[in-house]
Amino acid sequence: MILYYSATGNTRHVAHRLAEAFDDQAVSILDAQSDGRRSFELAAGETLGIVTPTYFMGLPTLMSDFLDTLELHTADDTPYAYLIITFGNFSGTVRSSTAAALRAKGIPLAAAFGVRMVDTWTPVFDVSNQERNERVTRAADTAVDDIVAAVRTRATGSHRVRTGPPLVGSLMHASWKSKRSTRPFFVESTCIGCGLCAKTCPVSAIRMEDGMPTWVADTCAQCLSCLHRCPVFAIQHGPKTKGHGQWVHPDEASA
Ligand SMILES: Cc1cc2nc3c(=O)[nH]c(=O)nc-3n(C[C@H](O)[C@H](O)[C@H](O)COP(=O)(O)O)c2cc1C
Repeated sequence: MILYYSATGNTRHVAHRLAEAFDDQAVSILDAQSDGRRSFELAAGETLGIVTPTYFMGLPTLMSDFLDTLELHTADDTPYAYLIITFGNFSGTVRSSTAAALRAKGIPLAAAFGVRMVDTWTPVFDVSNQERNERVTRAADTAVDDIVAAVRTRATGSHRVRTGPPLVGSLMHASWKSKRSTRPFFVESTCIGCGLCAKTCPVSAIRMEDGMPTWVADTCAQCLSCLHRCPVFAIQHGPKTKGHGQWVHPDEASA
């Protein structure tokens, strides 16, 4: 079983590549959440894959909350459990936090793999260079081929996880909790009122009022799904995102 969280398709793409390679099922934790599903069973010999993006040098809150309340019933005493982290630069504390969450359920994390992908944190990073995006995405696919081969042989240890300086990761992630404000979001007059942003917000922080998105929560998951998926790029977050472009993994952009 593969459990994944993805806002803009990078991590979904990786989870589905693994599922295809092993004839496994990839379960979106957002779908599981909306179905009220918290309990999962692993049959004898079945592996557990956790596939997640990095948010501010740590686990996205949606994934850490999910792992905290996850109930796992396993036929084997110690199933093979692996983690795949997608990130733009450094994954910080994602491996250590996931290992701790699984350990609390009696499951040791056997292996962790990193995949560098297009960085969707566009208040800082620029995704407007399509050539670069394609290069990064091709390299990510090669990295996923290597991960498939490693999982097949039940590899252990950390591979291309790029944690960065440990203290920086811990401090950045701790400070992020107080920075999840929805205040920097705004809508441009080009908005067509389609409501896709409200429909796809994983924490229902957006409501359509008079045909325009309005942020109705003080904080959100900061996934930027609203910004990247807007068909007319009318949603912005602070002063820089307009110039930095939008990114949705080509698997979903062409769907
Ligand atoms: C709120 C937010 C914070 C992020 N923080 C980091 C980070 O600390 N380090 C990093 O390397 N990438 C970071 N990223 C980039 C994502 O981890 C990366 O683009 C990931 O592949 C996105 O996955 P998705 O398309 O499945 O949602 C961040 C992205 C977002 C939206």
